[in-house]
Amino acid sequence: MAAKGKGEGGRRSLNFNVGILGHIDSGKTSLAKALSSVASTASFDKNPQSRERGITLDLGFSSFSMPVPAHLEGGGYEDVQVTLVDCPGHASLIRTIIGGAQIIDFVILVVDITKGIQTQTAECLVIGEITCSHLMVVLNKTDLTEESKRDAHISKMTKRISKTLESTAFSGALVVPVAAKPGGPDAPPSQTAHGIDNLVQVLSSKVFVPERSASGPFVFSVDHCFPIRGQGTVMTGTVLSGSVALNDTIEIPFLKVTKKVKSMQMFHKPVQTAMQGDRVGICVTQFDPKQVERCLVAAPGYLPTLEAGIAQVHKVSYHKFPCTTGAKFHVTIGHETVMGKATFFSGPLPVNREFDLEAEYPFLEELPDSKTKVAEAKAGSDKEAAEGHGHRERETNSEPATQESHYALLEFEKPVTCLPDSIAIGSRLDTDVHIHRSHCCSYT
Ligand SMILES: Nc1nc2c(ncn2[C@@H]2O[C@H](COP(=O)(O)OP(=O)(O)OP(=O)(O)O)[C@@H](O)[C@H]2O)c(=O)[nH]1
Repeated sequence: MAAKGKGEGGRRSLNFNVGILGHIDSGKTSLAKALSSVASTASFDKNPQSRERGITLDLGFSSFSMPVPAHLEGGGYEDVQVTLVDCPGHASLIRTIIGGAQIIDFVILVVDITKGIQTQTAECLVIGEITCSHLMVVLNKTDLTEESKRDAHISKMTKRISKTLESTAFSGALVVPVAAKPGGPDAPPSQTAHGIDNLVQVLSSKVFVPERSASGPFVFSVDHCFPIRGQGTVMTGTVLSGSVALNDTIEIPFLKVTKKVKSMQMFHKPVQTAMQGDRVGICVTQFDPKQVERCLVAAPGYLPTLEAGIAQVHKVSYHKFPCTTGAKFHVTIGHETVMGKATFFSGPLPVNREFDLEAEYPFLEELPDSKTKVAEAKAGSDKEAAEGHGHRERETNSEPATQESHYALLEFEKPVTCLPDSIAIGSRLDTDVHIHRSHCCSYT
């Protein structure tokens, strides 16, 4: 079923989530600003901690709408509502990127033309490969190149980036030049961005109808929570699966609290329902917003809290360290990162992803290198996976199901509430000093 939200005056909008990734200072926030007309509550580095550190610490959300492109005409859509997710660029904030990336239909990878591909650009490519099938590169800060040689410079850098992309799942991706904030921070507000109209046109030609469904249990990823005087507490976030309507009862599993949905808004407009892929603010009453930062909210009783889980794993090609059984990793699932001990083993892909508890699976001292680039795998307890609880079907870059796959039994240091079948990344965040190396190690 197509993704249809209610737009202005009851019109149906096609919601399309675009993640903006890239190295620190490449111009992600400036690009989001240049692209957006309507800013939502969480947008543009409003977080005071983020302003202090001068980097985007939190996911910023903003949006703009554009006409339905020719290739989607006749699909019953009045407009396309593009939600921009401005993802942070700092490597140790991989958790936040994953939290945002799980809801992203399309990735814009921002590259500073004066710097080219940088460490975190490469990391963002890895994360893009794990979480999304569609990507384009935006070559930013073109104003910093000498005008007489600009075209040649853009063409040279485009070739270089395209060459890098050849060895990834994004071979052939478009590279679009812009100057999101010509003149940089000191430029007068009257200075407008360059190349944005062209970028919107290119993006428009790439928009597709994401596979989404209102069926299945409701799961909502909360990124901000704040009080509104006289109304209650608002949780803003993105619907990961199912749908929600006014007066529905929802649960905040880690607090074991249930609440009724009092009202809802999408980009400042009241709505009665929201479904998978929608960004929405949900208002509940008698709930202290300080209790919640990032979390998952769901239909009562749906989300499991796991002390251990089995995950199909692949070693990310950039990772140089061995992944040995018994090693501890920072395991990032949704918005949470917990320490987990891995025990690796191999075996055929289980039928319906249900492990045969009577069967013996070969133990692995060390996880072998993945023969493929980056591919998708699923996590969750085997039981939940076997029950096939529906969640968003994503287009992936996954390798075809092989006879022999690798798995990890992950024992968590503290219980994690997570979506069955969610993507996880195992990393060694303590290797920050080796920032030139990718932190990604294996993911499930
Ligand atoms: N000259 C020039 N400067 C730019 C352009 N785009 C962004 N900048 C400047 O580059 C710096 C970083 O821009 P941001 O938009 O904050 O970059 P970011 O990638 O969101 O940064 P983080 O959130 O820290 O990862 C700022 O000083 C911007 O003013 C551009 O097109 N031209």
